[in-house]
Amino acid sequence: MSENPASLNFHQARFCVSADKLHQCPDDSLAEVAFAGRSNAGKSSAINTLTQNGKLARTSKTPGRTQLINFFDLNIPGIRIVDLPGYGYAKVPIAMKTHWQKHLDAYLQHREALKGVVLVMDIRHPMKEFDEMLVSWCEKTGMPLHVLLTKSDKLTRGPAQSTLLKLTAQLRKRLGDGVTLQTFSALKKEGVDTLRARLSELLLPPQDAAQDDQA
Ligand SMILES: Nc1nc2c(ncn2[C@@H]2O[C@H](COP(=O)(O)OP(=O)(O)OP(=O)(O)O)[C@@H](O)[C@H]2O)c(=O)[nH]1
Ligand SMILES: [Mg+2]
Repeated sequence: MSENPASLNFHQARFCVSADKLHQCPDDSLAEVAFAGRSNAGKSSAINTLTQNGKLARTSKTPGRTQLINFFDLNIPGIRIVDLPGYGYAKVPIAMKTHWQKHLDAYLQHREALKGVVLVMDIRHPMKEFDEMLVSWCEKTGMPLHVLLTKSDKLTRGPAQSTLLKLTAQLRKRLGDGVTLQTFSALKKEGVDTLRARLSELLLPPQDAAQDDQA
């Protein structure tokens, strides 16, 4: 089968730049999707699993590992995925928290290339305060939102399946129809294809629209 030149190859992702402030971000041109969520939720691990590159985004058992906005180029120029600093890590000094929040807010509000947000939540502790804020912000602004319930491998005990069903039903109700939701495990590499498909939808222009334009 010949390769479609317009399809995304996540395993070709390369580090682009780390930014501390909005003006340090790369050109605000085509399309990017940002991975957001609380500290230690598993954002960087999800990016590494997605790209099949365990060393691409730095991960850590200690919350607060990612302290800058990290951009990764995909195989199509101008198309990127973005690893955001985790939110809500209690041990970070307040001045630093304020600094991050300010620049995160600026990024979310002003970045033209931002085409969607992946909200990463530890499946065992979903929808804390920051998650609520981000969901509300996406609702208010119409920003497409994909929810990744990660560390699903942690739900292994007997009632895990019913807990999961209850949880996803509750979340579905809160999130509304426009939001997509999936379970994921970086450890077991589960949910990767679903995530890739959703990212492709968000990052690539719709095929039909492209064909219409040519007609
Ligand atoms: N069991 C399991 N552990 C995971 C999974 N995803 C991440 N982890 C672990 O969770 C911890 C935090 O993962 P990170 O990917 O660094 O989390 P992060 O959201 O990027 O954290 P910050 O950069 O601090 O915001 C690490 O010890 C990972 O190995 C998963 O799917 N399953
Ligand atoms: Mg991280």
